[in-house]
Amino acid sequence: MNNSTQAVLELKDVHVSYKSGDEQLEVLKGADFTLYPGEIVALVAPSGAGKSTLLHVAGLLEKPSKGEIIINEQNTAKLSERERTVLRLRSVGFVYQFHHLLPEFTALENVIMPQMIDKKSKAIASKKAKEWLEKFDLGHRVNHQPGKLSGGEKQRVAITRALANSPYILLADEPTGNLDEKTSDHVFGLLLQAVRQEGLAALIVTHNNELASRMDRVMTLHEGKIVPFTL
Ligand SMILES: Nc1ncnc2c1ncn2[C@@H]1O[C@H](COP(=O)(O)OP(=O)(O)OP(=O)(O)O)[C@@H](O)[C@H]1O
Repeated sequence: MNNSTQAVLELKDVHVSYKSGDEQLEVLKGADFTLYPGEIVALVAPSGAGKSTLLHVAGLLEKPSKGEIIINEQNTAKLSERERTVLRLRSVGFVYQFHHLLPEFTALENVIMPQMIDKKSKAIASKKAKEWLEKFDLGHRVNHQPGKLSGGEKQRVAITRALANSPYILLADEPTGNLDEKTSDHVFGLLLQAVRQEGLAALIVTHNNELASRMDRVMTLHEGKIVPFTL
């Protein structure tokens, strides 16, 4: 990548602090980071270092106390809450360690939910969702509710939901952290393959060095800043 390539995500001098009793807990202290199209970056850091906080501010779920978040060259600092929500919905796909699927809806309904919120056509969303579910070997589970799916299947549905709304950026917080080693390996492989095929940019938190080594770059958080990490 060179400087003339347009970044999909830029964090500039990002600070986040939380009130902890009488004290201010400074989690991010001037974090800078640039993510380019097609790049898959691993984020590894000890518990409490601020990985989830970083994903939340990068994905516009939380506002930094200082600094800028730029998505596709759009500075998000001055956007209204409504504009932030729309930009998040259209630009960012989230995957969490726990699937967060809605139990009363089928796999297909869960996957099309973000597109329904974004007021897209249900017919087009359903067609796309089915294609994604098939890519993740879930063609036979389309009409199943989460309670009838295995852990690996539920997480594959959650990944499909994040990808089906055609985001530019995937933000994943230990996306296979809840699965056994073999299932994690399989699901992670599918995730990486899909991200690469779509040419998405991804920032993926993991505690697993082997998974981190499959990504393009590995970063860590050190004293509230994002720095390169050697495995
Ligand atoms: N909403 C909040 N209010 C107060 N403190 C918070 C809040 N969110 C996070 N923290 C604190 O900020 C620090 C960073 O939390 P964060 O969840 O970002 O860490 P992490 O690196 O993702 O940890 P883990 O690997 O355990 O998930 C922790 O000390 C946490 O207790």
